[in-house]
Amino acid sequence: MTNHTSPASDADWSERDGHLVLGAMVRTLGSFPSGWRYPGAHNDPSTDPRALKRLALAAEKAGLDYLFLGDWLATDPELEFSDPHLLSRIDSMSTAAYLAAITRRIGLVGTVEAAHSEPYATARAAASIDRLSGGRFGLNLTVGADAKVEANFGPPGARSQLDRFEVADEYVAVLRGLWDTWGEDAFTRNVATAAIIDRSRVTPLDHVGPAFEVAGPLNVQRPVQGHVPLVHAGTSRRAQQFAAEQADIYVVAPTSLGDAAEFYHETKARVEEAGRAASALTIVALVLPIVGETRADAWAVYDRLVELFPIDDGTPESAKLDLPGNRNIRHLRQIIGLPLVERRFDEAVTPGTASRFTAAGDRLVDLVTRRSGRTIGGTRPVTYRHLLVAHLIRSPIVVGSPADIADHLETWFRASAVDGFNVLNAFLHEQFETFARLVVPELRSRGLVRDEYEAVTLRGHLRSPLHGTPVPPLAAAHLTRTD
Ligand SMILES: Cc1cc2nc3c(=O)[nH]c(=O)nc-3n(C[C@H](O)[C@H](O)[C@H](O)COP(=O)(O)O)c2cc1C
Repeated sequence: MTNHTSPASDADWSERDGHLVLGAMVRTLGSFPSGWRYPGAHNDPSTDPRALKRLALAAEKAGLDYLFLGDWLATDPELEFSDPHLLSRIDSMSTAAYLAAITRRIGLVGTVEAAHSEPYATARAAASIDRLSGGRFGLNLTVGADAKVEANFGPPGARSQLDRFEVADEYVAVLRGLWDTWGEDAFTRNVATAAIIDRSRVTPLDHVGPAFEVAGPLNVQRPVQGHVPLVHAGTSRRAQQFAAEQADIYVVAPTSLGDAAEFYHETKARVEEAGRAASALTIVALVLPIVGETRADAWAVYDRLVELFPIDDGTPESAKLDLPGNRNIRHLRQIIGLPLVERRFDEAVTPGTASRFTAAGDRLVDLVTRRSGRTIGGTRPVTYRHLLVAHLIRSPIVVGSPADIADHLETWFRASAVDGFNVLNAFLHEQFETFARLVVPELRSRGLVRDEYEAVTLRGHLRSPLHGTPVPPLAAAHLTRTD
Protein backbone atom coordinates (compact mmCIF):
# COMPACT_ATOMS: atom_id res chain seq x y z
CA MET A 1 0.00 0.00 0.00
CA THR A 2 1.20 3.45 -0.75
CA ASN A 3 0.18 6.62 0.91
CA HIS A 4 1.21 9.37 -1.38
CA THR A 5 1.48 12.94 -0.49
CA SER A 6 2.36 15.25 -3.30
CA PRO A 7 2.95 18.97 -3.44
CA ALA A 8 -0.32 19.45 -5.27
CA SER A 9 -2.28 17.14 -3.03
CA ASP A 10 -4.93 17.71 -0.44
CA ALA A 11 -6.44 15.48 2.24
CA ASP A 12 -8.63 13.88 -0.39
CA TRP A 13 -5.63 12.86 -2.46
CA SER A 14 -3.79 11.24 0.44
CA GLU A 15 -6.74 8.87 0.87
CA ARG A 16 -5.72 7.07 -2.32
CA ASP A 17 -5.45 3.39 -1.51
CA GLY A 18 -2.38 2.67 -3.55
CA HIS A 19 -3.90 0.81 -6.51
CA LEU A 20 -2.67 1.90 -9.87
CA VAL A 21 -5.07 2.16 -12.78
CA LEU A 22 -4.34 -0.12 -15.75
CA GLY A 23 -5.89 0.23 -19.17
CA ALA A 24 -5.08 -1.78 -22.30
CA MET A 25 -4.53 0.19 -25.51
CA VAL A 26 -6.30 -1.81 -28.18
CA ARG A 27 -4.28 -2.02 -31.38
CA THR A 28 -4.81 -5.36 -33.00
CA LEU A 29 -1.75 -5.05 -35.26
CA GLY A 30 0.37 -4.17 -32.25
CA SER A 31 2.25 -1.00 -31.42
CA PHE A 32 5.73 -2.03 -32.52
CA PRO A 33 5.80 -1.32 -36.28
CA SER A 34 7.22 -4.76 -37.08
CA GLY A 35 5.18 -6.56 -34.39
CA TRP A 36 2.73 -7.98 -36.92
CA ARG A 37 5.63 -9.88 -38.56
CA TYR A 38 6.57 -11.66 -35.34
CA PRO A 39 6.03 -15.44 -35.62
CA GLY A 40 2.44 -16.21 -34.64
CA ALA A 41 1.37 -12.54 -34.31
CA HIS A 42 -2.15 -11.48 -35.25
CA ASN A 43 -1.83 -9.64 -38.57
CA ASP A 44 -5.11 -9.80 -40.47
CA PRO A 45 -7.61 -6.97 -39.87
CA SER A 46 -10.35 -9.09 -41.42
CA THR A 47 -10.16 -11.34 -38.37
CA ASP A 48 -10.09 -8.45 -35.92
CA PRO A 49 -13.41 -9.32 -34.25
CA ARG A 50 -11.86 -12.53 -32.94
CA ALA A 51 -8.67 -10.73 -31.93
CA LEU A 52 -10.65 -8.02 -30.15
CA LYS A 53 -12.66 -10.59 -28.27
CA ARG A 54 -9.59 -12.56 -27.21
CA LEU A 55 -7.79 -9.40 -26.05
CA ALA A 56 -10.84 -8.13 -24.16
CA LEU A 57 -11.37 -11.41 -22.35
CA ALA A 58 -7.69 -11.65 -21.41
CA ALA A 59 -7.72 -8.07 -20.10
CA GLU A 60 -10.88 -8.66 -18.10
CA LYS A 61 -9.57 -11.93 -16.66
CA ALA A 62 -6.50 -10.01 -15.49
CA GLY A 63 -8.76 -7.43 -13.82
CA LEU A 64 -7.69 -4.43 -15.90
CA ASP A 65 -9.73 -1.25 -15.50
CA TYR A 66 -10.51 -0.51 -19.13
CA LEU A 67 -9.85 -1.16 -22.80
CA PHE A 68 -8.85 2.01 -24.63
CA LEU A 69 -10.00 2.29 -28.24
CA GLY A 70 -8.31 5.16 -30.05
CA ASP A 71 -9.50 6.40 -33.41
CA TRP A 72 -8.56 8.54 -36.40
CA LEU A 73 -11.05 9.56 -39.08
CA ALA A 74 -8.62 9.01 -41.92
CA THR A 75 -6.02 6.57 -43.14
CA ASP A 76 -2.82 6.82 -45.14
CA PRO A 77 -1.10 3.91 -46.91
CA GLU A 78 2.19 5.74 -46.35
CA LEU A 79 1.96 4.76 -42.69
CA GLU A 80 2.52 1.14 -43.69
CA PHE A 81 6.01 1.00 -42.20
CA SER A 82 5.65 3.40 -39.29
CA ASP A 83 2.13 2.95 -37.88
CA PRO A 84 0.51 -0.09 -39.48
CA HIS A 85 -2.17 -0.15 -36.77
CA LEU A 86 -3.61 3.08 -38.23
CA LEU A 87 -4.19 1.66 -41.71
CA SER A 88 -7.48 -0.12 -41.05
CA ARG A 89 -9.48 -0.53 -37.88
CA ILE A 90 -13.07 -0.88 -36.84
CA ASP A 91 -14.76 2.30 -35.60
CA SER A 92 -14.10 2.66 -31.88
CA MET A 93 -17.72 3.24 -30.79
CA SER A 94 -18.89 0.17 -32.70
CA THR A 95 -16.06 -1.82 -31.14
CA ALA A 96 -17.01 -0.64 -27.65
CA ALA A 97 -20.62 -1.72 -28.22
CA TYR A 98 -19.45 -5.11 -29.50
CA LEU A 99 -17.15 -5.62 -26.53
CA ALA A 100 -19.89 -4.52 -24.12
CA ALA A 101 -21.80 -7.65 -25.05
CA ILE A 102 -18.80 -9.93 -24.62
CA THR A 103 -17.41 -8.62 -21.33
CA ARG A 104 -18.99 -8.01 -17.93
CA ARG A 105 -16.78 -5.83 -15.76
CA ILE A 106 -14.01 -4.11 -17.69
CA GLY A 107 -14.43 -0.46 -18.73
CA LEU A 108 -14.62 0.45 -22.44
CA VAL A 109 -13.27 3.75 -23.75
CA GLY A 110 -14.28 4.85 -27.26
CA THR A 111 -12.99 7.91 -29.15
CA VAL A 112 -14.81 10.79 -30.82
CA GLU A 113 -13.29 13.83 -32.51
CA ALA A 114 -14.94 17.04 -31.29
CA ALA A 115 -14.22 18.88 -34.53
CA HIS A 116 -15.98 16.35 -36.74
CA SER A 117 -19.01 15.20 -34.80
CA GLU A 118 -22.17 16.65 -33.32
CA PRO A 119 -22.52 16.58 -29.54
CA TYR A 120 -26.13 15.39 -29.75
CA ALA A 121 -25.11 12.27 -31.68
CA THR A 122 -22.12 11.70 -29.38
CA ALA A 123 -24.18 12.15 -26.20
CA ARG A 124 -26.63 9.63 -27.56
CA ALA A 125 -24.02 7.06 -28.66
CA ALA A 126 -22.15 7.37 -25.35
CA ALA A 127 -25.35 7.08 -23.29
CA SER A 128 -26.36 4.07 -25.40
CA ILE A 129 -23.09 2.19 -24.89
CA ASP A 130 -23.14 3.13 -21.22
CA ARG A 131 -26.64 1.64 -20.93
CA LEU A 132 -25.71 -1.44 -23.01
CA SER A 133 -22.61 -2.09 -20.89
CA GLY A 134 -24.23 -1.45 -17.50
CA GLY A 135 -22.20 1.71 -16.84
CA ARG A 136 -18.78 0.80 -18.20
CA PHE A 137 -18.31 3.31 -21.00
CA GLY A 138 -15.81 6.18 -21.13
CA LEU A 139 -15.61 8.81 -23.89
CA ASN A 140 -12.21 9.89 -25.20
CA LEU A 141 -12.69 13.32 -26.76
CA THR A 142 -9.94 14.42 -29.12
CA VAL A 143 -9.49 18.07 -29.97
CA GLY A 144 -6.95 17.80 -32.74
CA ALA A 145 -6.77 19.64 -36.05
CA ASP A 146 -5.68 17.26 -38.79
CA ALA A 147 -5.65 18.06 -42.50
CA LYS A 148 -6.24 14.43 -43.52
CA VAL A 149 -9.35 14.26 -41.35
CA GLU A 150 -10.61 17.64 -42.52
CA ALA A 151 -10.26 16.45 -46.10
CA ASN A 152 -12.81 13.74 -45.35
CA PHE A 153 -15.44 16.10 -43.96
CA GLY A 154 -15.98 18.59 -46.72
CA PRO A 155 -15.19 22.30 -46.62
CA PRO A 156 -14.55 23.72 -43.13
CA GLY A 157 -17.69 25.01 -41.48
CA ALA A 158 -18.15 28.09 -39.30
CA ARG A 159 -16.97 26.15 -36.27
CA SER A 160 -13.47 25.84 -37.70
CA GLN A 161 -13.05 29.62 -37.26
CA LEU A 162 -13.39 29.25 -33.48
CA ASP A 163 -10.72 28.25 -31.00
CA ARG A 164 -10.71 24.41 -30.97
CA PHE A 165 -10.51 24.11 -27.19
CA GLU A 166 -13.31 26.63 -26.68
CA VAL A 167 -15.38 24.52 -29.04
CA ALA A 168 -14.43 21.44 -27.01
CA ASP A 169 -15.49 23.12 -23.74
CA GLU A 170 -18.84 23.97 -25.27
CA TYR A 171 -19.11 20.44 -26.70
CA VAL A 172 -18.63 18.99 -23.20
CA ALA A 173 -21.17 21.39 -21.73
CA VAL A 174 -23.70 20.18 -24.30
CA LEU A 175 -22.89 16.51 -23.62
CA ARG A 176 -23.36 16.94 -19.89
CA GLY A 177 -26.43 19.08 -20.38
CA LEU A 178 -28.01 16.44 -22.59
CA TRP A 179 -27.19 13.65 -20.13
CA ASP A 180 -28.92 15.72 -17.46
CA THR A 181 -32.09 16.22 -19.51
CA TRP A 182 -33.46 12.98 -18.13
CA GLY A 183 -33.89 12.75 -14.37
CA GLU A 184 -32.84 9.40 -12.95
CA ASP A 185 -36.42 8.45 -12.08
CA ALA A 186 -38.13 10.02 -15.08
CA PHE A 187 -39.62 6.70 -16.22
CA THR A 188 -42.36 6.30 -13.61
CA ARG A 189 -44.14 3.55 -15.59
CA ASN A 190 -47.35 4.13 -13.69
CA VAL A 191 -49.60 1.43 -15.10
CA ALA A 192 -52.58 2.61 -13.05
CA THR A 193 -52.50 6.22 -14.28
CA ALA A 194 -51.13 5.48 -17.78
CA ALA A 195 -48.28 7.97 -17.26
CA ILE A 196 -45.10 6.25 -18.39
CA ILE A 197 -42.91 9.27 -17.61
CA ASP A 198 -42.94 12.14 -15.17
CA ARG A 199 -42.66 15.07 -17.60
CA SER A 200 -41.33 17.37 -14.89
CA ARG A 201 -38.20 15.20 -14.84
CA VAL A 202 -37.55 15.54 -18.56
CA THR A 203 -36.24 18.98 -19.40
CA PRO A 204 -35.08 20.59 -22.61
CA LEU A 205 -31.53 21.88 -22.89
CA ASP A 206 -32.12 24.95 -25.06
CA HIS A 207 -28.41 25.47 -25.59
CA VAL A 208 -27.41 28.30 -27.90
CA GLY A 209 -23.68 28.96 -28.05
CA PRO A 210 -20.99 30.10 -30.49
CA ALA A 211 -20.47 26.57 -31.86
CA PHE A 212 -23.68 24.64 -31.17
CA GLU A 213 -27.43 25.04 -30.97
CA VAL A 214 -29.04 22.06 -29.30
CA ALA A 215 -32.61 22.00 -28.05
CA GLY A 216 -32.77 18.59 -26.35
CA PRO A 217 -33.87 16.60 -24.48
CA LEU A 218 -31.74 13.62 -25.44
CA ASN A 219 -33.60 10.65 -26.88
CA VAL A 220 -31.82 8.20 -24.58
CA GLN A 221 -32.38 8.27 -20.86
CA ARG A 222 -29.68 9.27 -18.43
CA PRO A 223 -26.49 7.14 -18.65
CA VAL A 224 -25.98 4.58 -15.87
CA GLN A 225 -22.93 6.55 -14.71
CA GLY A 226 -24.82 9.85 -14.77
CA HIS A 227 -22.17 11.61 -16.76
CA VAL A 228 -20.08 9.24 -18.84
CA PRO A 229 -16.42 9.62 -17.74
CA LEU A 230 -14.44 11.78 -20.15
CA VAL A 231 -10.95 10.94 -21.32
CA HIS A 232 -8.48 13.26 -22.99
CA ALA A 233 -5.00 12.77 -24.45
CA GLY A 234 -2.78 15.61 -25.53
CA THR A 235 0.49 17.17 -24.60
CA SER A 236 0.03 20.88 -25.25
CA ARG A 237 -0.70 23.37 -22.43
CA ARG A 238 -4.22 23.78 -23.75
CA ALA A 239 -4.75 20.02 -23.75
CA GLN A 240 -3.44 19.88 -20.17
CA GLN A 241 -5.79 22.67 -19.09
CA PHE A 242 -8.73 21.03 -20.85
CA ALA A 243 -7.99 17.72 -19.11
CA ALA A 244 -7.62 19.48 -15.74
CA GLU A 245 -11.01 21.15 -16.08
CA GLN A 246 -13.03 18.51 -17.91
CA ALA A 247 -11.57 15.01 -17.93
CA ASP A 248 -11.75 12.01 -15.64
CA ILE A 249 -8.80 10.26 -17.28
CA TYR A 250 -5.85 12.06 -18.86
CA VAL A 251 -3.54 10.04 -21.14
CA VAL A 252 -0.02 11.42 -21.33
CA ALA A 253 3.22 10.38 -22.98
CA PRO A 254 6.14 11.70 -20.90
CA THR A 255 9.64 10.66 -21.91
CA SER A 256 11.29 10.44 -18.49
CA LEU A 257 10.34 9.88 -14.86
CA GLY A 258 11.42 13.42 -13.98
CA ASP A 259 9.29 14.98 -16.72
CA ALA A 260 6.36 12.78 -15.78
CA ALA A 261 6.50 13.76 -12.09
CA GLU A 262 6.75 17.47 -12.91
CA PHE A 263 3.89 17.31 -15.40
CA TYR A 264 1.82 15.26 -12.96
CA HIS A 265 2.16 17.74 -10.11
CA GLU A 266 1.52 20.67 -12.39
CA THR A 267 -1.59 19.00 -13.81
CA LYS A 268 -2.95 18.10 -10.35
CA ALA A 269 -2.45 21.72 -9.29
CA ARG A 270 -4.48 22.85 -12.30
CA VAL A 271 -7.20 20.34 -11.41
CA GLU A 272 -7.46 21.93 -7.96
CA GLU A 273 -7.39 25.44 -9.42
CA ALA A 274 -10.38 24.34 -11.48
CA GLY A 275 -12.21 23.62 -8.21
CA ARG A 276 -11.94 19.86 -8.36
CA ALA A 277 -10.28 17.38 -6.01
CA ALA A 278 -6.84 16.38 -7.31
CA SER A 279 -7.97 12.75 -7.30
CA ALA A 280 -10.84 13.52 -9.69
CA LEU A 281 -8.40 13.28 -12.62
CA THR A 282 -6.64 9.97 -13.16
CA ILE A 283 -3.37 10.55 -15.02
CA VAL A 284 -2.13 7.57 -17.01
CA ALA A 285 1.05 7.30 -19.08
CA LEU A 286 1.59 5.18 -22.15
CA VAL A 287 3.93 2.25 -21.70
CA LEU A 288 4.98 -0.47 -24.13
CA PRO A 289 6.27 -3.42 -22.13
CA ILE A 290 8.18 -6.13 -23.98
CA VAL A 291 8.09 -8.99 -21.57
CA GLY A 292 9.42 -12.54 -21.35
CA GLU A 293 9.54 -15.18 -18.63
CA THR A 294 13.13 -14.06 -18.02
CA ARG A 295 15.02 -10.89 -18.88
CA ALA A 296 16.99 -12.84 -21.51
CA ASP A 297 13.72 -14.01 -23.10
CA ALA A 298 12.48 -10.42 -23.27
CA TRP A 299 15.74 -9.24 -24.84
CA ALA A 300 15.34 -12.00 -27.45
CA VAL A 301 11.83 -10.75 -28.30
CA TYR A 302 13.12 -7.19 -28.66
CA ASP A 303 16.08 -8.33 -30.81
CA ARG A 304 13.69 -10.20 -33.12
CA LEU A 305 11.42 -7.15 -33.45
CA VAL A 306 14.48 -5.08 -34.38
CA GLU A 307 15.52 -7.63 -37.02
CA LEU A 308 11.99 -7.59 -38.46
CA PHE A 309 11.87 -3.78 -38.68
CA PRO A 310 12.63 -2.99 -42.34
CA ILE A 311 15.43 -0.56 -43.00
CA ASP A 312 17.33 0.23 -46.17
CA ASP A 313 20.26 -2.02 -45.34
CA GLY A 314 21.56 -2.38 -48.88
CA THR A 315 19.86 -5.73 -49.54
CA PRO A 316 17.79 -6.19 -52.73
CA GLU A 317 14.72 -6.92 -50.54
CA SER A 318 14.94 -3.58 -48.76
CA ALA A 319 15.51 -1.77 -52.07
CA LYS A 320 12.12 -3.06 -53.29
CA LEU A 321 10.27 -1.43 -50.39
CA ASP A 322 9.15 2.17 -50.50
CA LEU A 323 10.66 2.91 -47.10
CA PRO A 324 10.55 6.29 -45.35
CA GLY A 325 13.61 8.39 -46.13
CA ASN A 326 15.07 8.14 -42.63
CA ARG A 327 15.66 4.39 -42.61
CA ASN A 328 19.21 4.27 -43.88
CA ILE A 329 22.83 4.58 -42.80
CA ARG A 330 23.02 8.18 -44.06
CA HIS A 331 20.40 9.20 -41.55
CA LEU A 332 22.15 7.40 -38.70
CA ARG A 333 25.42 9.05 -39.71
CA GLN A 334 23.85 12.47 -39.14
CA ILE A 335 22.74 11.46 -35.65
CA ILE A 336 25.96 9.94 -34.39
CA GLY A 337 28.23 12.31 -36.30
CA LEU A 338 30.50 9.79 -38.04
CA PRO A 339 31.08 8.75 -41.67
CA LEU A 340 29.54 5.30 -41.73
CA VAL A 341 28.74 4.82 -45.39
CA GLU A 342 30.64 1.58 -45.79
CA ARG A 343 29.49 0.05 -42.49
CA ARG A 344 27.17 -2.93 -42.43
CA PHE A 345 24.15 -2.58 -40.20
CA ASP A 346 24.79 -5.76 -38.26
CA GLU A 347 28.38 -4.94 -37.39
CA ALA A 348 29.19 -4.33 -33.75
CA VAL A 349 29.94 -0.73 -32.79
CA THR A 350 33.48 -0.86 -31.42
CA PRO A 351 34.51 1.04 -28.26
CA GLY A 352 36.82 3.20 -30.38
CA THR A 353 34.01 4.24 -32.70
CA ALA A 354 31.56 4.80 -29.88
CA SER A 355 34.02 7.10 -28.12
CA ARG A 356 33.70 9.52 -31.06
CA PHE A 357 29.89 9.66 -31.04
CA THR A 358 27.96 12.88 -30.56
CA ALA A 359 25.92 13.32 -27.36
CA ALA A 360 22.87 12.19 -29.38
CA GLY A 361 24.76 9.04 -30.35
CA ASP A 362 25.66 8.39 -26.69
CA ARG A 363 21.98 8.69 -25.75
CA LEU A 364 21.10 6.13 -28.41
CA VAL A 365 23.68 3.71 -27.04
CA ASP A 366 22.12 4.10 -23.57
CA LEU A 367 18.68 3.47 -25.01
CA VAL A 368 19.85 0.33 -26.83
CA THR A 369 21.49 -0.97 -23.64
CA ARG A 370 18.34 -0.34 -21.61
CA ARG A 371 16.12 -2.02 -24.14
CA SER A 372 18.27 -4.95 -25.20
CA GLY A 373 21.02 -5.46 -22.60
CA ARG A 374 23.53 -5.00 -25.42
CA THR A 375 26.72 -3.11 -24.58
CA ILE A 376 29.60 -1.56 -26.47
CA GLY A 377 32.41 -4.14 -26.47
CA GLY A 378 30.17 -6.75 -24.76
CA THR A 379 29.42 -10.31 -25.84
CA ARG A 380 26.06 -9.04 -27.03
CA PRO A 381 27.27 -5.90 -28.78
CA VAL A 382 25.38 -2.78 -29.82
CA THR A 383 24.94 -2.85 -33.60
CA TYR A 384 24.24 -0.04 -36.07
CA ARG A 385 20.86 -1.62 -36.77
CA HIS A 386 19.97 -1.39 -33.08
CA LEU A 387 21.05 2.26 -32.97
CA LEU A 388 18.92 3.22 -35.95
CA VAL A 389 15.84 1.37 -34.67
CA ALA A 390 16.21 2.98 -31.23
CA HIS A 391 16.33 6.36 -32.94
CA LEU A 392 13.26 5.68 -35.09
CA ILE A 393 11.03 4.07 -32.47
CA ARG A 394 10.51 6.51 -29.64
CA SER A 395 7.68 4.61 -27.93
CA PRO A 396 8.02 4.28 -24.14
CA ILE A 397 9.42 0.75 -24.40
CA VAL A 398 10.40 -1.19 -21.27
CA VAL A 399 11.99 -4.59 -21.85
CA GLY A 400 12.44 -7.21 -19.16
CA SER A 401 11.18 -9.95 -16.92
CA PRO A 402 7.81 -9.61 -15.19
CA ALA A 403 9.63 -8.28 -12.11
CA ASP A 404 11.56 -5.75 -14.24
CA ILE A 405 8.36 -4.43 -15.81
CA ALA A 406 6.60 -4.32 -12.43
CA ASP A 407 9.60 -2.44 -10.96
CA HIS A 408 9.30 0.19 -13.67
CA LEU A 409 5.56 0.67 -13.20
CA GLU A 410 5.88 0.70 -9.42
CA THR A 411 8.70 3.25 -9.46
CA TRP A 412 6.66 5.68 -11.57
CA PHE A 413 3.58 5.16 -9.48
CA ARG A 414 5.29 5.52 -6.09
CA ALA A 415 7.12 8.62 -7.31
CA SER A 416 3.70 10.20 -7.93
CA ALA A 417 4.54 10.58 -11.59
CA VAL A 418 1.35 8.78 -12.70
CA ASP A 419 -1.84 7.25 -11.33
CA GLY A 420 -1.57 4.37 -13.76
CA PHE A 421 -0.75 3.26 -17.28
CA ASN A 422 -2.25 2.68 -20.69
CA VAL A 423 -0.49 -0.50 -21.69
CA LEU A 424 0.47 -0.95 -25.32
CA ASN A 425 1.42 -4.31 -26.74
CA ALA A 426 4.19 -4.94 -29.28
CA PHE A 427 1.96 -7.53 -30.97
CA LEU A 428 -1.02 -9.72 -30.21
CA HIS A 429 -1.64 -12.04 -28.58
CA GLU A 430 1.43 -13.46 -26.92
CA GLN A 431 2.82 -10.17 -25.62
CA PHE A 432 -0.41 -8.94 -24.06
CA GLU A 433 -1.21 -12.34 -22.61
CA THR A 434 2.26 -12.66 -21.06
CA PHE A 435 1.77 -9.21 -19.51
CA ALA A 436 -1.64 -10.26 -18.17
CA ARG A 437 -0.43 -13.65 -16.94
CA LEU A 438 2.87 -12.63 -15.36
CA VAL A 439 3.14 -8.86 -14.81
CA VAL A 440 -0.34 -8.19 -13.43
CA PRO A 441 -0.01 -10.91 -10.73
CA GLU A 442 3.41 -9.49 -9.85
CA LEU A 443 1.86 -6.05 -9.39
CA ARG A 444 -0.96 -7.64 -7.40
CA SER A 445 1.50 -9.36 -5.08
CA ARG A 446 2.98 -5.92 -4.39
CA GLY A 447 -0.44 -4.52 -3.46
CA LEU A 448 -0.56 -2.31 -6.56
CA VAL A 449 -3.50 -3.96 -8.30
CA ARG A 450 -6.72 -4.98 -6.55
CA ASP A 451 -7.40 -8.71 -6.16
CA GLU A 452 -10.63 -8.59 -8.13
CA TYR A 453 -13.13 -6.09 -9.48
CA GLU A 454 -14.76 -4.24 -6.61
CA ALA A 455 -17.09 -2.14 -8.76
CA VAL A 456 -19.24 -2.66 -11.81
CA THR A 457 -18.90 0.71 -13.51
CA LEU A 458 -15.90 2.47 -15.03
CA ARG A 459 -16.40 5.29 -12.56
CA GLY A 460 -16.36 2.68 -9.81
CA HIS A 461 -13.06 1.22 -11.08
CA LEU A 462 -11.57 4.72 -11.08
CA ARG A 463 -13.18 5.58 -7.74
CA SER A 464 -14.06 8.74 -9.53
CA PRO A 465 -16.54 11.24 -8.23
CA LEU A 466 -19.13 12.55 -10.62
CA HIS A 467 -18.09 15.65 -12.46
CA GLY A 468 -21.16 17.85 -12.29
CA THR A 469 -24.67 17.12 -11.14
CA PRO A 470 -24.91 14.42 -8.45
CA VAL A 471 -26.57 11.18 -9.50
CA PRO A 472 -28.99 9.46 -7.13
CA PRO A 473 -28.00 5.93 -6.09
CA LEU A 474 -28.50 3.60 -8.98
CA ALA A 475 -31.08 0.87 -9.09
CA ALA A 476 -29.59 -2.51 -8.25
CA ALA A 477 -30.78 -3.77 -11.62
CA HIS A 478 -28.08 -1.70 -13.29
CA LEU A 479 -25.35 -3.17 -11.21
CA THR A 480 -25.75 -6.88 -11.76
CA ARG A 481 -25.69 -8.29 -15.22
CA THR A 482 -26.70 -11.90 -14.97
CA ASP A 483 -28.38 -12.21 -18.35
C1 LIG B 1 -1.16 9.48 -25.82
C2 LIG B 1 -1.98 10.14 -26.87
C3 LIG B 1 -2.94 9.40 -27.56
C4 LIG B 1 -3.73 10.03 -28.55
N1 LIG B 1 -4.66 9.30 -29.23
C5 LIG B 1 -5.39 9.90 -30.21
C6 LIG B 1 -6.35 9.18 -30.98
O1 LIG B 1 -6.57 7.98 -30.79
N2 LIG B 1 -7.02 9.83 -31.96
C7 LIG B 1 -6.81 11.16 -32.22
O2 LIG B 1 -7.46 11.70 -33.11
N3 LIG B 1 -5.91 11.87 -31.51
C8 LIG B 1 -5.21 11.27 -30.53
N4 LIG B 1 -4.28 11.99 -29.83
C9 LIG B 1 -4.16 13.43 -30.13
C10 LIG B 1 -4.90 14.29 -29.15
O3 LIG B 1 -6.02 13.70 -28.58
C11 LIG B 1 -5.36 15.62 -29.73
O4 LIG B 1 -4.42 16.14 -30.56
C12 LIG B 1 -5.64 16.51 -28.56
O5 LIG B 1 -7.03 16.56 -28.42
C13 LIG B 1 -5.17 17.93 -28.70
O6 LIG B 1 -4.05 18.04 -27.97
P1 LIG B 1 -2.79 18.84 -28.51
O7 LIG B 1 -3.14 20.29 -28.33
O8 LIG B 1 -1.68 18.36 -27.62
O9 LIG B 1 -2.63 18.43 -29.95
C14 LIG B 1 -3.52 11.40 -28.83
C15 LIG B 1 -2.56 12.13 -28.12
C16 LIG B 1 -1.80 11.51 -27.15
C17 LIG B 1 -0.78 12.33 -26.40
